[in-house]
Formats: sequence, structure tokens, C-alpha cells
Amino acid sequence: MNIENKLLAVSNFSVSYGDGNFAISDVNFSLFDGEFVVLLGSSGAGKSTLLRSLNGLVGGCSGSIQSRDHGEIRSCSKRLLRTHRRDTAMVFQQHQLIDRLSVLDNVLIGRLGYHSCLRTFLPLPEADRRMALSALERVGLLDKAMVRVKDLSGGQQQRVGIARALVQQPRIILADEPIASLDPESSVQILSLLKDICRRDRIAVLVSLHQVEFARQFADRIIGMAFGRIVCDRESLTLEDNEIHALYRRNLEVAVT
Ligand SMILES: Nc1ncnc2c1ncn2[C@@H]1O[C@H](COP(=O)(O)OP(=O)(O)OP(=O)(O)O)[C@@H](O)[C@H]1O
Repeated sequence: MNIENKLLAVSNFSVSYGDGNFAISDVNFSLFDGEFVVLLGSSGAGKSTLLRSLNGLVGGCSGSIQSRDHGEIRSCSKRLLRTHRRDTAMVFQQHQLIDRLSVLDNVLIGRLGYHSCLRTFLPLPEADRRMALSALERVGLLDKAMVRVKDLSGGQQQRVGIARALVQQPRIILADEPIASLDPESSVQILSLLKDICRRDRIAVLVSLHQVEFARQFADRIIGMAFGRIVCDRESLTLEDNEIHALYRRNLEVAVT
């Protein structure tokens, strides 16, 4: 990887939620332009905490998260942090959409970071609406633009979440178990969409998953976590099955002893 393509560098990063335990412990890794990285690890390994930390959403941290574009995000100004969050879109397991709003209005929420608070009380510019419609076309939901989100299936709702992320025009997409509640067919559709965005738009995607087979199928690189630590970080093709299964065995062994 070319070092100039390094979007984020995470060094000696730890998180404690204040109970004396570390949810993340001394983590080091980098994220590069246009790569598709899967975070694997059993429940409680620290995947969500890590993803949320990269967007400056978690307190109780130590260490460094260095952004190529915005510098050290743990100590940057509020203005820079807002820009970093705009450049770092999130896709959530439970979609985090507003049920009573239309699909289009939910996607437009992704544009709010480009406007002042006052401006957001007015209808957003036509250019934003055009961008939102084009994002909906890309995720295959243009015909649902005026439908309320609550009337969509789980897979369709997740595609709205991805369209909302797209209109942020991010450099990075962080997706926290985006297929956790979906059937296998919808899961493949969502991961294929994220991979296509990653490849065609050169947006780095960091996604946490529990499905080892999907990690192998889609990831350029797999980062394995156990007990808040990174225990492997390799190109997915070079990772042996036993290394992946060891990630899950560790938890089992602790549970049994
Ligand atoms: N808000 C919180 N307050 C206190 N502890 C927390 C909080 N959120 C997470 N933790 C703890 O931090 C550790 C890591 O949790 P995290 O949710 O990051 O793991 P995960 O790998 O995403 O798990 P899962 O796959 O089940 O979502 C766990 O021990 C969890 O109990």
C-alpha cells in the first residue's frame, strides 16, 4: 500500500467505559483509500466500540486516531471533527432511519452536514434532492423515494441507509454489522453494494461481520479482534481457516474455564 493513500492511522488506541475494563486495548492499524476491510471477532470483542471511536463517538479513549485530511481527531477542533464525521459515513445494524419520514427525506439527512444549523430548517437545495435521487437509483430504490421507510423490508431499509451514507460523499464508510438482521440473499446484495461503492468511488469500507464466509468472499483484508485486541490483520486470501476459527475459540475457551 502507498503510504500517501493512508486515510486513517490508529496507534496505541484503547477505550475504557469507566468500569476498569478495556473494551479496546492498545490497537494499531491503518485504513487505506479504496480498500474493503472486514472486522471479525466474537460478541464483545470490541468491533462496535472501535468503529464508533473512528468517528469520534466514544469517550474514555487514549492513544491516537490520525486522519490524513483532518489530523488527530481526538484533539481536533469541533469544526474539524464535524468535517471528519461528514467524511466518515456510518451504516448501522438497525439502520437508524426515521420511520415516519419518506425514503427521500431519510436520504437527505445525509446532506445536513453540508449546511449550517439554521439552513437545515428550510427545504434543502434542489442539487441535494437530485443527489439523493441519484443515490436511490444506485441502490435500486428510486421507485420507493416517496414511500415511508416503515413500509420497507429490512434489506430495503439498509439500502436507504447506504444511500444516506453515499450522499455524505464520504471518503470512508464504517458499517457496523450491516447484515445482522438480513436473510442470505439480502446480505449478499448489501455487501455487493458496499463493495461496488468501495471499488467504483474509491471509498474505504470498514465493516464488522459475524459471517466468516462473507468476510472471505468480500474482504481485501481481514482484521481479527478478540478481547479488545487485534490478533490478526492480513489480506483475506492469506488468512488460514484455523486462524479465523481461533478468534472464536478464544472466547469459548474463556467461557468454559
Ligand atoms: N456503553 C457501554 N458501556 C459499558 N460497556 C460497554 C458499552 N458498550 C460496550 N461495552 C463493553 O465493551 C466491550 C466491547 O463491546 P462491543 O459492543 O464493542 O463489542 P462487539 O465486538 O461489537 O460485540 P457484538 O458483536 O456483540 O456487537 C464489551 O465487553 C461490552 O460489554
